[in-house]
Amino acid sequence: MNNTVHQEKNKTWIKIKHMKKAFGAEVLFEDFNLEVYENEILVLMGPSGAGKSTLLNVIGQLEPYDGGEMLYHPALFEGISVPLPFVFQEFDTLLPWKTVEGNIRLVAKGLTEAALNEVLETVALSEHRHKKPGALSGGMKQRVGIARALVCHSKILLMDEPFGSLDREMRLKMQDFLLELQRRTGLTIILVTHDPEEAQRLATRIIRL
Ligand SMILES: Nc1ncnc2c1ncn2[C@@H]1O[C@H](COP(=O)(O)OP(=O)(O)OP(=O)(O)O)[C@@H](O)[C@H]1O
Repeated sequence: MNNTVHQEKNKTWIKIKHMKKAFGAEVLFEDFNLEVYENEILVLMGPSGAGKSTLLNVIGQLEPYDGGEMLYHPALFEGISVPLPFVFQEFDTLLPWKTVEGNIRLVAKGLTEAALNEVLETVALSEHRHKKPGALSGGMKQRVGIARALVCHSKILLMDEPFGSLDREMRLKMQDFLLELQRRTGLTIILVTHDPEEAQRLATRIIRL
């Protein structure tokens, strides 16, 4: 019932049907089905080794799968340079010799000054725009990562234990930031966490693996 309502309002960005994924003899997914909707925070939970990161990597096309199919809504790729960007726990994909601004510009050639200012404002990094990654906190680095996803006009953000290495205060701040960002942008977020409290605070839907 809920599902029907959801689908009428929002697009289905991804449909995973009868997916199989194995590493050698270790079968992680057999006949796995999942739909990912526009405008939701989908949280993946489950014990260590259940396959949460693997599922995220399959969705983000970092990992192949072995059977079934995965269908992407065509609009997911329209006018977009990076359709399925990742934010990891240790966000170390920033170039250390470039500033916050430089790291954001890297992924969006021709970004206007106005668009840059807007995204810096959105991720609360306006004051830190000239700092290099070495001078940023973990939460700030992750916000640069999120800014990069936003300037690429990505509709989905994939987050693997993004706040796991942050202290509790910063973690709560980043959760609030993410909730507010999601409400404002309608971005779909797929997030892996071990933390039930985090799942409860953030999730539109929780999938247990
Ligand atoms: N590249 C790989 N080659 C072989 N086995 C792998 C590979 N990646 C993951 N696995 C195995 O697949 C299983 C699931 O791993 P995955 O990292 O997806 O689990 P997880 O639920 O994210 O675990 P955790 O909560 O500990 O991060 C594990 O048994 C792991 O050893």
